[in-house]
Amino acid sequence: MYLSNLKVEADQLPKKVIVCGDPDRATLIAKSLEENKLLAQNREYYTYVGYFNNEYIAVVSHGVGASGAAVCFEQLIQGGVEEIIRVGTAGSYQKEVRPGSLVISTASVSTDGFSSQIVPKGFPAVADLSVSNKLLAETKKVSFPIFSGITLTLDVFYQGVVPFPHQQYQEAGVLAVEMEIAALYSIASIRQVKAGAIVAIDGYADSNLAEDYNPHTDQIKQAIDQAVIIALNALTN
Ligand SMILES: O=P(O)(O)O[C@H]1O[C@H](CO)[C@@H](O)[C@H]1O
Ligand SMILES: O=c1cc[nH]c(=O)[nH]1
Repeated sequence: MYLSNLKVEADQLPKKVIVCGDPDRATLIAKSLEENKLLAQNREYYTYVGYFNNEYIAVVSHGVGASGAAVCFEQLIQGGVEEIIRVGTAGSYQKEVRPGSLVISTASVSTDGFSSQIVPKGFPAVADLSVSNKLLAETKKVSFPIFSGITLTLDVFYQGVVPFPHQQYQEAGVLAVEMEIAALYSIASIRQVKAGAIVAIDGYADSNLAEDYNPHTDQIKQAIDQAVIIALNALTN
């Protein structure tokens, strides 16, 4: 089967995949794989394969936003992928979840338009328990500020004339906001595959805590590197 959005033949895909928004991050993650190679690229979707812990896996970029990312997730699943871990970045809603720390998303609030068009209102976007547990187990092996809990998936990065819903989700205890996890979890649930996510916090998203957005610092890079190690080991152990 030819996966035309990814430009990949399904039989070249492994069962387990790391996904991330940024194609450059996919390139970086792929450098940790033995015998890594770029299988294909189309639009924002870069597909690398290689071995980690002697297991054949893929690293695929999905771009920014739930709808575009969903095309990638659906194609991976059509290609036989059974487990997906997203390694992303997110903005913090909680003071103690500082820039440079990590969040394992056990569930995500689906405010994105995409999720509302594939599952009924109220359908929960939850991570697979076994994947979250594997991610949590890996965090025990490192000394790094790591939190786990609910994230929020939003379509908007820069506010329009409608105010951001940040404050109510902050009060509700949501840890961080990003743009694709709810789509991943909803698709994984209805297609019956496993999914989880770990995100590096690249700043405060809440307007009361907001700083200048700059995800390109050494501190954020270190957090992403740590998230990558945790995710690769969780996927292959
Ligand atoms: O760093 P990635 O994985 O792209 O994730 C986050 O960063 C992008 C916004 O800058 C959105 O895709 C958001 O979900
Ligand atoms: O969606 C995102 C991703 C990173 N940081 C944010 O504030 N929002």
